[in-house]
Amino acid sequence: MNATPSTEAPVLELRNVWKRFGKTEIIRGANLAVRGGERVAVIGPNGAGKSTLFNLISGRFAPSSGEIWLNGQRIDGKKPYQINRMGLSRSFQITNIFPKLSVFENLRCSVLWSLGYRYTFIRFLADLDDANERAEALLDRIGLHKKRDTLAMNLTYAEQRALEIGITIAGGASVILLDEPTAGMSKSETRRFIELIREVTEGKTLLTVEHDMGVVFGLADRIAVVVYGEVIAFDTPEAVRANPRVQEAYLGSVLAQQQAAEVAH
Ligand SMILES: Nc1ncnc2c1ncn2[C@@H]1O[C@H](COP(=O)(O)OP(=O)(O)OP(=O)(O)O)[C@@H](O)[C@H]1O
Repeated sequence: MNATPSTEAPVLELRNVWKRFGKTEIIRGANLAVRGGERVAVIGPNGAGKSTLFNLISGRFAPSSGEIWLNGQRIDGKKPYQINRMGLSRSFQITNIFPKLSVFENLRCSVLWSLGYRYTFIRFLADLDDANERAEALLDRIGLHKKRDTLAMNLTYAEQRALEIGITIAGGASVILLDEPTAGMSKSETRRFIELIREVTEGKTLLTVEHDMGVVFGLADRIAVVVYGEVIAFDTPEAVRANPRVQEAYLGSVLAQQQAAEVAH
C-alpha cells in the first residue's frame, strides 16, 4: 500500500550506522529510511545482524557510529525507556508478560507504565478509570476479551503472543518493532496472527524481523534485506524477490528450502 515513492520525511531513519563488538564489525554502514504507516519486514541469513539492528533502534545498544532518527529526533545513544516515550515500542516476546497477573492486569500495567506510573502503585490501579478503559479496548483489539481474567501463564502460546502484541501497542507508540512475532506457531495460527498484526498496527509503522517467507510476503509493504551487517536491498516484495543480489545472497536458497519443506509435508 504505502510502497510508492514519497517525499515525506521518514519516521525512522538509520544513517550509516555501524556497530562493533570489540574488533568485530556486526553492523557495517546500515542505511534505512522507513516511511510513516508502512510495514517493513527485515530479513536475512542467520547472524546477519537483524536483531542487532533492532537492539540499536530500540536503544539496547548504542551504535559505534552513525545516526538513528525517530520522528525528526535523534535517538541513537538514548535509553530504551526514553525511546519508548518518544513513540517507539518493541516487543520483548513473552518475557515481557507477568505470568501471575491476568490478561487484563497485564494490559493495564502497560497502559499505566506508558502514562508514567510505576508498578509500585499497583494497589491504586483499580481507581484509574482511564487506564481501565484503555486496557478493556486493547482486550478487544487483540481478541482476548474472553480471556480477560485468565492468568497470563494459563494462556496458550498463540494467546501469549497476542498479549505480547497488546502490551507492545498499549502505550500508543506510532512505531512498532516485532521480533519474529509468529515464531513457534502452526500455519493456521500464523495466518490468523498476521491478520491480528495487520489490524492492530493499522495506521502505525511496523518493523518486523522475520524468517518465515509466508509472513514476510503476506505482511510487508517493503522488505529490508540485511546481509553481513549491511542493508543490501530495501524495496517492495516483488522487487526484492526479483533482485539478483538478494537471490544470490539469501532469498534463492531460502525459498528453495521452504518449497522443499512444503513438498515434504
Ligand atoms: N552482545 C554481543 N556481543 C558480541 N557479539 C554479538 C552480540 N550480539 C550479537 N553478536 C553477534 O552479532 C552477529 C549478528 O547477530 P544477530 O543476532 O544480530 O543476527 P541475526 O541476523 O538476528 O541472526 P538470527 O537470524 O540467527 O537471529 C552474530 O555473529 C552474533 O554472535
